[in-house]
Amino acid sequence: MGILEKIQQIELEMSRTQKNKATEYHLGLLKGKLAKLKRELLEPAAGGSSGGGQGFEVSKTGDARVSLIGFPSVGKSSFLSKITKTKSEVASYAFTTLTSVPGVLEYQGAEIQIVDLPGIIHGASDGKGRGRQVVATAKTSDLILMVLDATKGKNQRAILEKELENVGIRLNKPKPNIYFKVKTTGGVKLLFTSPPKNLDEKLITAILRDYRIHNADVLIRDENVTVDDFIDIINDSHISYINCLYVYNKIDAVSLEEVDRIAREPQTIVMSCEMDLGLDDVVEEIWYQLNLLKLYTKRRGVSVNFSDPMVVRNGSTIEQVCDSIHKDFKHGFKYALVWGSSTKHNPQKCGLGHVVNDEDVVSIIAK
Ligand SMILES: Nc1nc2c(ncn2[C@@H]2O[C@H](COP(=O)(O)OP(=O)(O)OP(=O)(O)O)[C@@H](O)[C@H]2O)c(=O)[nH]1
Ligand SMILES: [K+]
Ligand SMILES: [Mg+2]
Repeated sequence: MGILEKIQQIELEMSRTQKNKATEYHLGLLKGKLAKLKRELLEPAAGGSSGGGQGFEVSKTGDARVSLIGFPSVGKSSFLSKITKTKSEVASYAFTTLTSVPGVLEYQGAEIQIVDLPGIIHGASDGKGRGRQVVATAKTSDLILMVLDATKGKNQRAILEKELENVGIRLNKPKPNIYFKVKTTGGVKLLFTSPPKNLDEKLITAILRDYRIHNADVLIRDENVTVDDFIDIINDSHISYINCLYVYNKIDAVSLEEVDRIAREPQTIVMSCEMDLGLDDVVEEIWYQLNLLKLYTKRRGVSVNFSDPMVVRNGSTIEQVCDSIHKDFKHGFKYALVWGSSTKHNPQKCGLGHVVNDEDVVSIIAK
């Protein structure tokens, strides 16, 4: 009998068993068996590279992607089902969600893709469960929402951080301010604006030698960079710097004092999916953390379309606005007319380098 059949059999038996004091123990055992089987199912198949998961990866859609990362049964699927139209199965047993389930959150005119994922456990990054696929998905996101259970111990957060760290995700940390370029001649050249406190030429050269790099320019622009930062820069293509928002669910099940304590932690927000508490705040914070802004576009001779804003990253220039309309759009660009808080007068004639602000109106004039 295959694992899926065994799972089905146990689920059937559970649904046929009446819930009462007398069956509590039996149901408990079944739940345990079920969780074990589901974990086996998540385990990568021996020799196989896909981990037995079909269609795990979901294509990126919308303006940004947010991944839900957490231990089993913390309420990830409950959250997705609350804030999007997508229903992801919710149940009290671990590993209810076996694959990635995308939903769309519409907010401020933006379409934000929220990806519900299987729970991960200690060892996920080593290939435990479907952990590796889960963390790989997290790595492609613009924001990680770490969903934590307010009723569980403090170490859940550290364990998850470690798992993400293991696959090259750096949370709430800007890319180290180091310029690094491999060369073909000239040896290793270390330059800095002021001497780095934790690094010196000897160490840098030794590390680079291990990577068989004998010629490179290293420019350190921040005296506080660490060895880890430097190694991250050498391995740049494998490292992702992603913001993480820590969300504690199930606050209905802990004392007010405890809620108050948790809510004071940095980058942290509290909610209860069951009691519908704090969900609006979480959504607002997601928007804030994604650092997106809305623009309204205007075509010549046509009034502004306020019902369909365009969403771009904060700090975007007119050039990036053109690029997000179409990759060749800027080639026909003559100038832009911009109305809003980014300009001195309205409208202002702007070039490709102009940085837009939230709620600006932009009209692109073609050659
Ligand atoms: N008390 C309480 N229970 C909750 C809350 N949110 C979800 N739950 C319960 O927690 C259990 C797990 O919820 P799920 O949404 O399935 O959790 P999950 O993180 O998606 O779980 P997996 O997919 O198995 O990893 C269910 O029994 C939910 O009813 C909450 O705010 N408070
Ligand atoms: K669950
Ligand atoms: Mg789930």
